[in-house]
Amino acid sequence: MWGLGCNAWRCTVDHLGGGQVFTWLCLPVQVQDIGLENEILPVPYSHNASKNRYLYVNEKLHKMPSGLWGALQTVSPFSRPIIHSIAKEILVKKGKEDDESIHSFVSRRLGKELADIAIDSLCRGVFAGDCRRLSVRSCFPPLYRAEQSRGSIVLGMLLGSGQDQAVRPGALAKRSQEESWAQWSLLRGMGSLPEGLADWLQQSGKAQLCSEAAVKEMHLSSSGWEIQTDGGTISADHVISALPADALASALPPALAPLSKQAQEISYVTVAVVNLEYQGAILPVEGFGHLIPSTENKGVLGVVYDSVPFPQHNSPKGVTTRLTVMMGGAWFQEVFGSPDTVSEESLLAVATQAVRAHLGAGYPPSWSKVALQKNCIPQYYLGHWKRVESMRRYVAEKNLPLSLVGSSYDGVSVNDVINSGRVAVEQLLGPTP
Ligand SMILES: Cc1cc2nc3c(=O)[nH]c(=O)nc-3n(C[C@H](O)[C@H](O)[C@H](O)COP(=O)(O)OP(=O)(O)OC[C@H]3O[C@@H](n4cnc5c(N)ncnc54)[C@H](O)[C@@H]3O)c2cc1C
Ligand SMILES: C=CC1=C(C)c2cc3[nH]c(cc4nc(cc5[nH]c(cc1n2)c(C)c5CCC(=O)O)C(CCC(=O)O)=C4C)c(C)c3C=C
Repeated sequence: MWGLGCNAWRCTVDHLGGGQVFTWLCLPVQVQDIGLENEILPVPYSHNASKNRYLYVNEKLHKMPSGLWGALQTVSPFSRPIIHSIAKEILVKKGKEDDESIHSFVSRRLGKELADIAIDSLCRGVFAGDCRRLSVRSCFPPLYRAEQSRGSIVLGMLLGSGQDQAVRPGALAKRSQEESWAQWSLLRGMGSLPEGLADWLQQSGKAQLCSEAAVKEMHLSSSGWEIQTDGGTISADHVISALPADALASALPPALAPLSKQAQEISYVTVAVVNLEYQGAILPVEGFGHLIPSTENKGVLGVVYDSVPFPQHNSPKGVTTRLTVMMGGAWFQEVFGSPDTVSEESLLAVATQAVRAHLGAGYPPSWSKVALQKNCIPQYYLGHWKRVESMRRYVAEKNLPLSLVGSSYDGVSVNDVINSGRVAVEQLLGPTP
């Protein structure tokens, strides 16, 4: 996934403006450890790419209200000031369910309009998913916790609602706080993170890397696991599996069928990622990009304006505008048909038409690239938390030498994934120095 050469990938520093999260601190530490700190491209909160958020609704771009002044005004496409919903939220009674869809949770607490437009779009821009099916408890734990502990999202944000465990910030994490980074990427694209990690591991002399060696089968042995891969058999006393859950399910032995069955139940969506480059400056607005609610256009999820937050990646040959159009997700099959038969030409045509309609590009792109990311983002549907808990309980009860990490379980962002690896290692070896 990192080999895309797509620079749209970036890491955000908070979720939903819900304050600093534990995982924020992890990635800068990791980047520093592998010697990439000089390649970081930070984007501060003051940058237009962090401040300006856009939605494409009713065939127009709308700047999302921001700050106190924005919250006090009626800003299109919303029919009343956001402050109304926020003020009323404090009085809404706590939900009784142990999980709820994100749409239902937000409709109940903040109103249907915000859920239909803002939250629908946000879930497409983070999970490429449908907020009517995604679980609030698993996708946005801080929101769920805020309601549970304070009875309100607003109070939870103001008073705190029980954070994940704290981690000591390293020098780079401290710098990111001092300099108010909202998001960041890397000079040679985010692909240099796994590449740097591989180099660092190899140079350490403590790890053996087997690449291009798909895991086929895993068998329990007296001393741990025998893992059959395309590149031969590996013995291990403990496996930290970062495979997508469905791939792990296929590799596990029949004796562990209850675990495979639950892993198999985690769904994924396919996203078409279309990178476009236009000659000249074509954007009518400055921001990170725009999102599109499913009621406006099911197939096109959003457009990232890569040139705005990361001009360092722009071509040195004259002014160009680089965009990434993301399409499909939970609506892929319905709009584009089977990912196995869809053509690159048709995806490119939909993407360029969207850029023409949404951003007014009057001429075709000078360069384009279409990548179909099959089953790339796990969908945490209702009850995901229970499934993951039950899988981990099974592993513990059977005393299996296995840790489950990666985007299938505890969060889909890069930061979440790094955090999950770190937690697994600390559970095995104790706190990292
Ligand atoms: C379109 C898109 C945009 C994104 N944008 C952002 C963003 O802006 N910010 C952000 O934080 N995150 C973003 N992400 C999410 C980010 O890419 C993921 O968090 C991250 O890649 C998950 O890492 P992972 O290692 O868990 O899984 P993956 O990166 O999916 O890696 C799983 C690996 O397992 C390999 N594999 C599968 N089966 C086998 C097998 N049998 N044997 C061996 N290997 C196998 C796969 O080839 C793959 O390399 C985006 C994702 C997508 C799809
Ligand atoms: C439209 C398709 C997009 C996909 C698919 C996508 C994947 C993805 N994004 C995150 C994390 C975040 N993305 C955020 C904002 C955002 N995402 C897209 C596009 C896609 N990202 C756009 C155009 C925007 C900008 C809109 C904006 O509000 O600025 C955010 C910020 C949310 C916020 O604070 O408002 C996060 C976080 C992940 C982890 C991910 C794939 C798993």
